[in-house]
Amino acid sequence: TRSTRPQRMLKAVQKNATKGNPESVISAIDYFCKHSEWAMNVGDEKGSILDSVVTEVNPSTVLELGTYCGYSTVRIARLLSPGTKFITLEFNPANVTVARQIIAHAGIQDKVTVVEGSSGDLIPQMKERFGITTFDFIFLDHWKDRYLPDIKLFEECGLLRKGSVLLADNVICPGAPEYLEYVRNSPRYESRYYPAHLEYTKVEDGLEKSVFLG
Ligand SMILES: O=c1[nH]cnc2c(O)c(F)c(-c3ccc(F)cc3)cc12
Ligand SMILES: [Mg+2]
Repeated sequence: TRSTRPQRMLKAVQKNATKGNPESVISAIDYFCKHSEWAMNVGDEKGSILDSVVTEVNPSTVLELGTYCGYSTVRIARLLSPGTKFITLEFNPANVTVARQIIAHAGIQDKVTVVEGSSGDLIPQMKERFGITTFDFIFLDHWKDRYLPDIKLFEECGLLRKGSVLLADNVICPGAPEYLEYVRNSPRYESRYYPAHLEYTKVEDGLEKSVFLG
C-alpha cells in the first residue's frame, strides 16, 4: 500500500542525514520539503526565529504542542542545556512513530519525551505524570483551534510563571485570530509578532511570542 508523506520524509532523512547529527537531519528535511514534497514543518525561516527565541530563553522546562515528524523537536533539542526537561505532544500515532525515528536518527532521543495524546487531555497531567511545576518555554504548533483553549488551560493548571515564554506558529496562515486577540489584549501577556513566511513558500505567515507577566 502507498506510503505516507511522513514515511517518505523519514526515508529521506535515513538516506541523506548523518546519524547523530541534528543539523544534517534539519537540512535533509528542508531539502525534502523544498525539492520533493511540501510538508508542514516550521521550516528554515521561521525555524531560525524559533532558534533565536529558544537560545534567548535558555529554558529548563520546555513543552511543544504538535510534534508532527519531529523537525522542530530536533531544532529545539539541539539547543538545550543538558538536564533540560523537554516534552512534545502529538495526537496522531502514525506521526509519533515517524517522529521517534527521526529524533533517534538525530541522536537527541535522550533529550526529549514524545507523548501521544491530545493537548486538552495531557496538559492537566503534566504535573503528576512528568513532575513539571511550570514551563519556561512553550511552542504551539498543533491545531489553530486549540491555541486559545490550551493557553487558558496552562493558566488554569498553574503551568505558567512570571516570564514564561509562549511561541505560536501559523498565527497568520492558517491563522489563529482568537488566540492573537487574546494574547495581544490581555494585561497578563506582553506579545510581539515576528513576520516571516509559510514554510517553503512566499505566503505571509509569522510567529507570535507572548511572555506571561504573572
Ligand atoms: O495544522 C497545522 N499544524 C501545525 N503547523 C501547521 C503549519 O505550519 C502549516 F503551514 C499548515 C498549513 C497546511 C496547509 C496549508 F495550505 C497552509 C498551512 C498547517 C499546520
Ligand atoms: Mg506550523
